Amino acid sequence: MTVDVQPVSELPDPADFGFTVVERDALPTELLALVDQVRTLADTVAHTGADAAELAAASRVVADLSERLDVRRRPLGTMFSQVAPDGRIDYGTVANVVNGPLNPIAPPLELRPDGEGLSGEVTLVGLYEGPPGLVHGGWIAAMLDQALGEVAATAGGASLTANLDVNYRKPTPLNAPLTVTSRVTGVERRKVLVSGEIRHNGEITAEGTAVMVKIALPGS
Ligand SMILES: CCCCCCCC/C=C\CCCCCCCC(=O)SCCNC(=O)CCNC(=O)[C@H](O)C(C)(C)COP(=O)(O)OP(=O)(O)OC[C@H]1O[C@@H](n2cnc3c(N)ncnc32)[C@H](O)[C@@H]1OP(=O)(O)O
Repeated sequence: MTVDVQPVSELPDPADFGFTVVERDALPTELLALVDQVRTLADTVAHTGADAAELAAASRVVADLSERLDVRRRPLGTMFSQVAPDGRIDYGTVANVVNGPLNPIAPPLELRPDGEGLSGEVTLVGLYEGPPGLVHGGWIAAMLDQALGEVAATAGGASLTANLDVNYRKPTPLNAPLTVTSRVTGVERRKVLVSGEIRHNGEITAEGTAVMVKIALPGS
């Protein structure tokens, strides 16, 4: 069931609550390209069969790079803002582990309004392996948590997951396109009730429901 929830007209600007906020369009293209390269590197390292000398040389190069790049760190909680398709300003954290544009570990799962709620496509490479050839159940839960949390934000502003209930219906394959959907099913006082699914080839592999609880922001 989907309820007709009026989206909040504007989310509060995290900058008003002391967070660092950068415009998504202002993120350097060189940094976004580096994030992509590191994501590819992580998958390559997890599966490489290179010989010992090659591995030792690569390890030195990577250690050197980590040292060179460890300057002017952005504070934890740095957020990005972007204009959503409906004209509202959306926020997210740049290092969110599921969709953060600057997190090389993020698959990334990008969700957009689909009329009912949110939906997005994602393919998980072998970095997210649990059982052989299959997506780790914790990552399935993480993707659902993200999709449910983001859609709750459209109804209630800032909220945290109080309860997440996941049913794993079929194995979720790696290296295969997945569709993630979520919607708001109810709002009761501070609780935003949400549900969502992950599908492969149109079939549900996992589904979840959650209770998201709206939180008071510091100073609000
Ligand atoms: C700065 C500005 C930013 C603005 C913009 C934001 C944009 C956002 C954009 C994008 C979204 C990002 C998406 C992220 C997605 C990932 C989400 C996560 O991973 S969240 C991390 C994991 N979750 C936690 O760490 C919570 C830890 N728990 C708590 O902090 C508390 O327990 C909390 C806040 C959830 C509730 O505590 P209480 O003290 O405030 O509230 P009480 O009074 O206990 O409950 C309020 C209502 O909720 C129900 N409730 C509480 N816990 C429940 C539970 N476990 N199950 C069911 N209902 C529960 C209660 O029964 C009550 O309901 P009744 O109104 O009385 O009907």
